[in-house]
Amino acid sequence: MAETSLDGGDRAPVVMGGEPGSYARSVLTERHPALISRVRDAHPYTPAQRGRLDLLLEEITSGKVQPLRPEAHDRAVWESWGMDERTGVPWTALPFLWAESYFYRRLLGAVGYFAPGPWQGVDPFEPSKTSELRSSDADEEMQALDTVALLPSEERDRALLLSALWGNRADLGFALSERGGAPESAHGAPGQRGAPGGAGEGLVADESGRLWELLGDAERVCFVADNAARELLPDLALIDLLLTSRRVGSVVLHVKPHPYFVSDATMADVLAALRRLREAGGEAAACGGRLREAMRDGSLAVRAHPFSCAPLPYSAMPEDLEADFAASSLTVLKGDLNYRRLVGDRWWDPATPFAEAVGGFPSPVAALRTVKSDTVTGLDPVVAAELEAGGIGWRTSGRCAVVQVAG
Ligand SMILES: O=P(O)(O)OC[C@@]1(O)O[C@H](CO)[C@@H](O)[C@@H]1O
Repeated sequence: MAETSLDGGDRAPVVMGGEPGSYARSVLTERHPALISRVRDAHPYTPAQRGRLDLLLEEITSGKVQPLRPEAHDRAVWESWGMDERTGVPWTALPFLWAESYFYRRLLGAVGYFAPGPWQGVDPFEPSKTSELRSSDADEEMQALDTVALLPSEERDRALLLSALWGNRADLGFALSERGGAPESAHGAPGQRGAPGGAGEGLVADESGRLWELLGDAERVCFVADNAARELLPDLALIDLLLTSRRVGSVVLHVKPHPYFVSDATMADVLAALRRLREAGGEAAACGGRLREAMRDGSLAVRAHPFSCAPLPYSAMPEDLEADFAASSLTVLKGDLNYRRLVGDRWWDPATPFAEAVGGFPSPVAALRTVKSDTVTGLDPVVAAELEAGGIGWRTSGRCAVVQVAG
């Protein structure tokens, strides 16, 4: 399939990986090589593993995209996701979304994540996730739950929603880029510690009123998580709120079936975050205890669908995942990558209505996202013009965020 940035009809062009000077190109040609170097030192990998990482580095910087090995357990899946049509070309000739996703699959292959043996299932990003989970910032954010619990309910709800939203800045892959800088303590509403709040920053689209309306009588909510550790902790606190005070009947938490995009959360990360909450004492421990019971009684279910690591937009989701979302009163999607997949990772005019860009989703859908890549939709035209007037940096700085709802 010769990939072009134009995709028939009147939909905006797909973000490609090779635009000179583009964010996408910098991710493929700078962030990913830097990540390979970091992963190389993450664990005491063997010379064979380090050799495979070196070969991957050479391939992504100067070679052509190689297919998965014939014996790869998921080769057929990747063929169904377009692998054969996308090998044999430079990595920068691919759609940005496809190239990134395939890169992370190849990175896991290089360290033997899927191969039977001692390294099977060893997360190459675990050291950085664990360090973040054990950070003093995480301590402070969990202690803050004691204060939040004493707020009037409306203030409490908003504080937990914004903490989950800004928790999305704690993204280790993003931290690799000089644009993003190290993940600050970015939780909480603007004006709180670390949350951006300058001109052209902060919440640039806020449909949280509609979100609370939909949550008000939600029987079942699908919550599609993004990053582990300091994003997952406030996500879990928000889920606890939905199950207790907001009386949502059940929550299905979608995580990744394997490590992905450096920080993306897996089941192991959910368990680590629950342990961390329960060890923290105070309201955090009570929250962790309630969530543990919710998992035991089934009101909180955790799922890990293969499509969650697919290089494709949600419009291509398989029927079983579609049915899962369709059975929900609302689907909440966290983070930048989920947003990009929801709107097709296209060069939309930022003033394009969010629902138009989404095109259709099996349930009402809400996106909680800090803006870390070029795809943006649903902004007020005046806001969009003001942001654009300041240059393109706002699209990838992570200092703007949106809460948007379709359906
Ligand atoms: O989904 P997340 O964790 O919020 O962000 C994913 C991300 O870090 O990865 C991509 C670049 O590598 C961008 O889409 C974005 O910056």
